[in-house]
Amino acid sequence: MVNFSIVMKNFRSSFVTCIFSKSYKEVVIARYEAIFRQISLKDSFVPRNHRNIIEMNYIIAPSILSADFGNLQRDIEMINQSEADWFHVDVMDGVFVPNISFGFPIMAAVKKHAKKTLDVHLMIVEPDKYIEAFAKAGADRITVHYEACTHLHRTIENIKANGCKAGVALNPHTPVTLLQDVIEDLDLVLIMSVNPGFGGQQFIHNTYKKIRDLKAMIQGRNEDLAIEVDGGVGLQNIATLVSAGANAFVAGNAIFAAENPTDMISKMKSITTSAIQI
Ligand SMILES: O=C(CO)[C@@H](O)[C@H](O)COP(=O)(O)O
Repeated sequence: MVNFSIVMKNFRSSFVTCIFSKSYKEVVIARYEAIFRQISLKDSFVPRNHRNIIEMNYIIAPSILSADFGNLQRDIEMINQSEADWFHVDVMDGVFVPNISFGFPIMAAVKKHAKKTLDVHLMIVEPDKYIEAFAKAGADRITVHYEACTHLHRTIENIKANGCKAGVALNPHTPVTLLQDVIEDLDLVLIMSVNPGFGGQQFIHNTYKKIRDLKAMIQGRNEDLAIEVDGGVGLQNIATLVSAGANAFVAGNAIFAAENPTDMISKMKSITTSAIQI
């Protein structure tokens, strides 16, 4: 049976998304794909495990790199009160990436006030040297870059031994196939959809293919893996990213440059929960 309230909800959501989106064509296509998928998912022939996907929780992780550091506590409280799920904390060393962000004093300030998961993204060389310190500073999840780790398996074990969930990030030029031999060991793969180093950059379209490749790779091997996308994520592409298979979304500029950041987080959350992936 077709559920018309779901169809209308999706139609309204598509319309709202279009208003706020520049590349609305991409969003409209994804939204209508989602509508038709949702109708068939409600049909009785759909296996139970597929229906469960509807209830999947998608993660919104505001990147505090884009916060106002002069009002950091205020921005942290905004995230605490919002529908966001994680704090995304970008640590840059000026060597692995051409920018320096912040280190332990800011981590400590975030930890002091944040009431949600701290998702720490290390854009640094030799991350092993600092994993224990970031875990002690309050990181719940630590993601290192594939390109920065000579002994990636050892680094993943190190993160877990320090009581954190382990993630690996891939730069835009790094194929997901390089994770074949560690994929079962990971809690998260972060697909960079911009070259790391700065907020507010243009989303790279090849990301969709990488997400689909990763989604195919984890079938039957590690289906609980979080597939996180980072860079240029916003209302204009989040539904398409869900359709491709992503389930965690980092957003800096889209949230902190919005007139109402709390409202922007709600919009992103509501698009993810109504755009279905299969
Ligand atoms: O890691 C990075 C940048 O290197 C990101 O987390 C950015 O902070 C995301 O910012 P927007 O592209 O969403 O503005």
